[in-house]
Amino acid sequence: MVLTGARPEGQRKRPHKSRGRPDPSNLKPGLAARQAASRLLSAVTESRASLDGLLDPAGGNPAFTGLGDQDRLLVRAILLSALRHLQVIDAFVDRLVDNPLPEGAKALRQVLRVGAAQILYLDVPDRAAVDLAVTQADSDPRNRRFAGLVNALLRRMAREKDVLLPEITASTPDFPDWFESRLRSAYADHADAILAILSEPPAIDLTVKSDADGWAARLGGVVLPTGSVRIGRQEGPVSGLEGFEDGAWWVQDAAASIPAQLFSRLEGLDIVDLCAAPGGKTAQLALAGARVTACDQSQTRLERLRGNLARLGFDVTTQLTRAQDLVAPEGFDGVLLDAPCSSTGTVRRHPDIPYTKGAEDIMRLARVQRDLLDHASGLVRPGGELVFSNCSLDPEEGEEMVAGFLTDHPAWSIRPVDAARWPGLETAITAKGEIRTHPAMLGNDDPRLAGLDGFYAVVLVRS
Ligand SMILES: C[S@@+](CC[C@H](N)C(=O)[O-])C[C@H]1O[C@@H](n2cnc3c(N)ncnc32)[C@H](O)[C@@H]1O
Repeated sequence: MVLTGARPEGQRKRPHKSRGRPDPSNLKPGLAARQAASRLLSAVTESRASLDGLLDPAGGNPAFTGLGDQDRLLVRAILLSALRHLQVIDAFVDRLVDNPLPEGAKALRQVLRVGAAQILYLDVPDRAAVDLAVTQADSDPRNRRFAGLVNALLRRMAREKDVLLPEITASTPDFPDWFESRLRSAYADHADAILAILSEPPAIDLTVKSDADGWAARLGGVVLPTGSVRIGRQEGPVSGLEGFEDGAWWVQDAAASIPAQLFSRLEGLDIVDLCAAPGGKTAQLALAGARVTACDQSQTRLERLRGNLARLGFDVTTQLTRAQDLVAPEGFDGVLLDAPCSSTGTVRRHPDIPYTKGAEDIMRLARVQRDLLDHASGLVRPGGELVFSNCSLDPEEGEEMVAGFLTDHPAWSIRPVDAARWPGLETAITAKGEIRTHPAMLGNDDPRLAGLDGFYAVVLVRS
């Protein structure tokens, strides 16, 4: 089939008076959101910009932050769907063209990805999705000559999706090569199950100050082995849920709640949280009665931590510093190093990661973590504990990096995690007594309630 489509019925070419950024309020409804989605998708897939940064209400991309609330929700939904299914979307587009899309036609690719995400995965009438995609192509000088192709291709996609989508999904890898091959080599037996669940939107887990059973009943959730309350997906923002304003709970993946729970004692002790923002683990440490010093190298993220801790009513000391620059001659009873990492354990929440990170980042970050761990070990008082954790699935940033630390620091050893403390999570405890969670754990027939972020955590002590 040769795709040279006409314009959709009734659609007339729009005049182009200005090449500056259009005022979103003058655009056809939904067009500004689609344009923003294409621009942000291009920033993620071509410039490796992090989606979190682009969507940040304070410092995010103006194409997004300048939109109204409804459009922002739409852009977020388009981007999450497009990134969760990017390989399938691209394969579907490529199936429908006789000749590959022109190499330089990157802007066209993004328009098609956004249209395909709406047609294949979102609850948008096909016709509206096609019409908007054509209008979008027509409004961009780079894409105007492809408006007919956009029309014909997306119409055909809408017509044939019921037959072709299952077939293309079955024959297309879910993720880029580097990501999938590292995952398969580390998790041979579980890799298929992990890859299958990574394309599913995640559940929402809450860490509650007290009365997990009561909060589970009030919010229609379940209590997990970590003590977290899992409430499944929500339509609106969680800030609208009971208990948010009162600071009764905070959002934290169940796996992320494990590291702070690994200290054998916290009440009345001096604990430093070295990479603390936005403060989920700091809050746990404070809740357990520790005197917490929360450090982070980012001023804006530390501000966010202060806001979060204020809502929760916790009083902690904060310090803007790089962890490796922290000097504390007295030391601390406990040190938590929740280190910066590739975050590959959080792909359900952050589907941009396979496109913004690469194998080279894993190696670079493993070196950063090792430097941080070397410094952190010097901050622990005799008899104290050092908990190291991160949300990477890659052993090079976890098990292997810590093994290297122990080889170079023979006075240090692993204090094995007590399996009896974690009923239901026994399979997450390694032979050496570390914690290794992955997204196929905590299975549930309902994928909306299944899974766990990938996390690595270990307790280190000096003999
Ligand atoms: C994985 S997040 C921490 C999440 C946090 N522990 C929590 O539970 O909410 C990593 C944090 O480390 C901070 N960070 C990265 N490198 C750092 C460094 N060298 N020193 C201090 N903070 C650092 C980042 O700004 C980021 O806020």
